[in-house]
Amino acid sequence: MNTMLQAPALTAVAPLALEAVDFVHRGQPLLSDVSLRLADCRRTLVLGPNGAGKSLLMRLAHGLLAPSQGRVHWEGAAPRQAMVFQHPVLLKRSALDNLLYALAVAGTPWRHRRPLARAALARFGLAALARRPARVLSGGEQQRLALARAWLLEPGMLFLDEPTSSLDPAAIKAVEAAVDDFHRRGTRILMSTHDLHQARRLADEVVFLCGGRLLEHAPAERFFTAPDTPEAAAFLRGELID
Ligand SMILES: Nc1ncnc2c1ncn2[C@@H]1O[C@H](COP(=O)(O)OP(=O)(O)OP(=O)(O)O)[C@@H](O)[C@H]1O
Repeated sequence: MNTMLQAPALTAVAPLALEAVDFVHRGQPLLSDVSLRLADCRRTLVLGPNGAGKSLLMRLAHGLLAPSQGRVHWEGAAPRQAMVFQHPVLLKRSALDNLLYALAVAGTPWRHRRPLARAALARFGLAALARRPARVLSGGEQQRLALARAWLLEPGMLFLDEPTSSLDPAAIKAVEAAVDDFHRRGTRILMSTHDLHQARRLADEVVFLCGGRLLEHAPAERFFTAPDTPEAAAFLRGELID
């Protein structure tokens, strides 16, 4: 029996550490001296005003960008990772074929691919859309397809960069349910959002960035009730900060 069909709990995922990370572009510091350790199977929500560096932090943590200074490393074996973006990057093929392709790239034996892809489509409420071209799916359906693709990879760590910012409430609910499913399966989550209500619903802990600096990394309850910095307090009050 292929274990992926049963969605087993993942084994413990090594901590991910960012140590004194700077990211400079054309002489301009965009992230400065960011140190962060992500451990256990927590849901970490990344918050901060526009341009704070949330997407950059996620891309550096996922390895899509290299730091200008400092280092990003796994304290142990690097797990499988997946990233879900605000606008899903999907192939010009059917929903089913997008998943089959991802499984092929992941090296899944061909005889397992179709049942796994079908099961993932069903899990994310897309069974009836299997043959539809992925790029004509609605925004919410595309995001569910991106999540189904990530689900198939059984990532130890999942990065989600503002995955719900252009979705309606029903689609947001589906994405949040999927995040819960990943979490229950043992996937560590790092997710950025602009939606404070969403952060309150999902976060075990919060990373707060402002002006390219990491100002807080705190348990969610403490961050939302008694933030340490005036910037975070102002952000939570809905004030405009740079
Ligand atoms: N590839 C890049 N090249 C140059 N500058 C970049 C690049 N990516 C991001 N920036 C700049 O870095 C800063 C942080 O960008 P980032 O996208 O990480 O912010 P953010 O917190 O995710 O913002 P938002 O909430 O608006 O999505 C911004 O000033 C942005 O213009």
